[in-house]
Amino acid sequence: MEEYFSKIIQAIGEDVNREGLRDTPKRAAKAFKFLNNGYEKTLDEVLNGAIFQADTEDMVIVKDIELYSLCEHHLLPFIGKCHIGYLPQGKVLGLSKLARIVDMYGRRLQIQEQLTRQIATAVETAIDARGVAVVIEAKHLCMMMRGVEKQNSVMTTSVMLGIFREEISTRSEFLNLINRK
Ligand SMILES: Nc1nc2c(ncn2[C@@H]2O[C@H](COP(=O)(O)OP(=O)(O)OP(=O)(O)O)[C@@H](O)[C@H]2O)c(=O)[nH]1
Ligand SMILES: [Zn+2]
Repeated sequence: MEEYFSKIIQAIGEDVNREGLRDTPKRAAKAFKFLNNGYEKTLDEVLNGAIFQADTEDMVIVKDIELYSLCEHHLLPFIGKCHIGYLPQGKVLGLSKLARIVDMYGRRLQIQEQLTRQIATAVETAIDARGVAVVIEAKHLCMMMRGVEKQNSVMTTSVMLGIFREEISTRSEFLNLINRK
């Protein structure tokens, strides 16, 4: 990957041998690998067994989980927040694991719609939840730094599974609690 970054830097007309750029291909490769390290993980590894029996069927919400991903069209970042809610039936997830699921799928080449669905499906599968709701609000640098150059548009995607899809009142409770109507 280092070699390829070196070629890209040359292709934009830069001198890869100048002092400031000498280690850049190596650094860029390391950074790019980190930003895509979600491919090296599986759901089981990420959850690490942190699934707990709990005698509850009430809604669990974790909101404002920071999200960083790369759009698969331009390899530019999209950045935002992810809100997750679920209705358990006897099993709950370790709190940090929701954020780890977001990172695992976020650190891959993505479109926001697919990322939202993958997170929802992972939570549903992990704890056999009665329902899962995921909302992502993000700004896409490919729309800000280039292309249409719109600085203030936010893309919102949502995936509602199970009871969140079937019952308007459950969906509304979730949307109210994350402050979106
Ligand atoms: N639906 C969706 N579209 C995305 C996402 N990230 C980037 N895009 C869009 O992917 C599209 C790619 O369009 P193309 O016309 O093939 O590429 P382009 O010429 O670079 O497009 P512009 O961005 O309009 O300049 C653009 O409309 C992007 O805004 C995403 O997460 N979801
Ligand atoms: Zn893009």
